[in-house]
Amino acid sequence: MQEFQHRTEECERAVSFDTARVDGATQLGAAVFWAAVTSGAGYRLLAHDEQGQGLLALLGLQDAAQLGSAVHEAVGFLVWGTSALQRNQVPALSLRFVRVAVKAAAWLALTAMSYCPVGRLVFGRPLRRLAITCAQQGSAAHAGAMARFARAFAAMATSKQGLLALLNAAILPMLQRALRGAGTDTGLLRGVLGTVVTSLRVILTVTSAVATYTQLRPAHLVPSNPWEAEPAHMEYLRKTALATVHEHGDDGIDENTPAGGPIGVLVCNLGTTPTPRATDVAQFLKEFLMDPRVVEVAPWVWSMVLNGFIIPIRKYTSGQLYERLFQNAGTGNTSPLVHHTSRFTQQVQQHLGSNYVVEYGMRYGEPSIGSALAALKRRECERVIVLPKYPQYSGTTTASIYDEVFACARRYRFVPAIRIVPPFYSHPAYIQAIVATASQFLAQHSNIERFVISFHGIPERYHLRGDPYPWHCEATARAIAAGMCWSKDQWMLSYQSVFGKDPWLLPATDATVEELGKQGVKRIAVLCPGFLTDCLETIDENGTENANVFKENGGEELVLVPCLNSSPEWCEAAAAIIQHEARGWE
Ligand SMILES: C=CC1=C(C)c2cc3[nH]c(cc4nc(cc5[nH]c(cc1n2)c(C)c5CCC(=O)O)C(CCC(=O)O)=C4C)c(C)c3C=C
Ligand SMILES: [Fe+2]
Repeated sequence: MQEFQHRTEECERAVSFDTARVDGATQLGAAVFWAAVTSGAGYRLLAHDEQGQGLLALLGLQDAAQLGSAVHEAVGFLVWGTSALQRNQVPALSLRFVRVAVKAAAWLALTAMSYCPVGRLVFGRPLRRLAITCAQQGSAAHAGAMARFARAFAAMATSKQGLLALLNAAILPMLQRALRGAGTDTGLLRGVLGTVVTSLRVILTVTSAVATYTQLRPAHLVPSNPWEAEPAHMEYLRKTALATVHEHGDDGIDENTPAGGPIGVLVCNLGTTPTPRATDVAQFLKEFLMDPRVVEVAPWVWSMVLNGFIIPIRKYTSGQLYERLFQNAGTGNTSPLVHHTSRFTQQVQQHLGSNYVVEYGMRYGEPSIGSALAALKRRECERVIVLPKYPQYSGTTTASIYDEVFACARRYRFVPAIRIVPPFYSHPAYIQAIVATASQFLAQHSNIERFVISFHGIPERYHLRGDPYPWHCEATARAIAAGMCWSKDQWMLSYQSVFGKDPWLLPATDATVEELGKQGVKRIAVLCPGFLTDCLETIDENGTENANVFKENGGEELVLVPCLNSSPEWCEAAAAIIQHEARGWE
């Protein structure tokens, strides 16, 4: 009997150790983490700027949905803190008062804001209404802060995590207390149950953190607040809306689409690093490679691999390549990608005339797609045509542009009508522009024996899961070869820029030029019709690296055909493609 009593006491000690340490430590860790990322100034610093690029975005978290967890964890931390203080003999009465008050408020809030529809009614809607009122009446900064706060609350009120938080914060601790208070004759059972309950609390805390971390990805971040006021355009909007009534009498019926400012054209390109500095390269690569459209690996695993291994090395290796590119591209020590995109935009604007406003935005880096859309909104464009600068569709590029455009559109109450130029991989205007510019260029280079048409690659499994990219590339390559009158054995298609360990589309460009060199071919030309603007992957990878591979294997010269860039042929063709898309709007 004594032996049993002894074992029971030991068991109790173990359980209370578990409960105090494990529970306390998880609560503290989680509370510090959540409180840091969601509270006040820390929130603004870490959460997101206009482009959703703060630390939260990098970690893959969304602002509002985490507030529920934050409150729960912060309350848990307070409760844990007060009990820790209590152990250090701080006057018991005041502590008890603090604990009871904090708990009562927290339980009330959590209960009301969890699944319970009454909670949603009581808290969600009035708060949303309050935010709208504030947004209408208060200053812009005040309105923004209030709206963000209310949005967070509204999200919390409808969050599934509320229920789990309630279970973790209220019911399980109650069970723990009840178990601790039970009689000694049930010691063993109590020990087992206590351990189960404690483990459940630890699991709930950890899984809630992991779930919020993995479910929400940076691309799905809601940028800025959706209640932002746009009063500057009100008078203009009223006039244009009523114009049809003035023109057609009181019924206001107009069979044509009413005019809505100039037509906006949003030219979207991939983006690049602003300078070859390692910090800038790292930031660009992080934003690019954390896009779930580009790398399809669970973000929490991928962010560890990317930040732990890839970026620390690649920011220097790619930095050196960018250094060489910026110096050699002949674009005034800046990125050729930005230089040519900007010139292309100006030229297309000139072709389209004053009924259009043309702006460009980068999917990653600056100027962003969000800033370009904002510029079109400021010019009162109620209709916008999006031109992704990718002739061949790929989920990794084209769809990522779609994601970003619509994510940015969420900022506005009055979202313009949006049309998207479909993939134009075999559009006659695009093919003819390539054939014309390539013919002019190749006329200066005689005795070319083979033509390599090189596209950026993608992992093979993306294609096997439905990405049509290689079919589009093949169609483009065939159309160009036909336009250039190349015979079947004169040209070949290949894919470049392999990244990572997965198998990518084949044949690879570097292996192709190596093989051509070994076969005794002396002069080849490389065309990159998938890249509309010259960049690292064309000028450096083909013009320098693959040229060296070719020469090292017996070749004499690799001639790199420049991309369409801002050539007159291409700007005219692009303007025609855009105008075709604007049918019925002009
Ligand atoms: C998984 C990785 C990548 C996929 C998928 C991918 C697809 C893809 N990319 C382009 C166009 C460009 N990519 C550029 C650079 C670049 N691409 C990747 C990785 C993937 N691309 C990396 C890591 C880089 C950075 C450069 C480096 O460190 O090697 C660029 C050039 C940008 C520049 O700064 O000059 C372009 C353009 C397409 C069209 C595409 C899928 C069809
Ligand atoms: Fe790429």
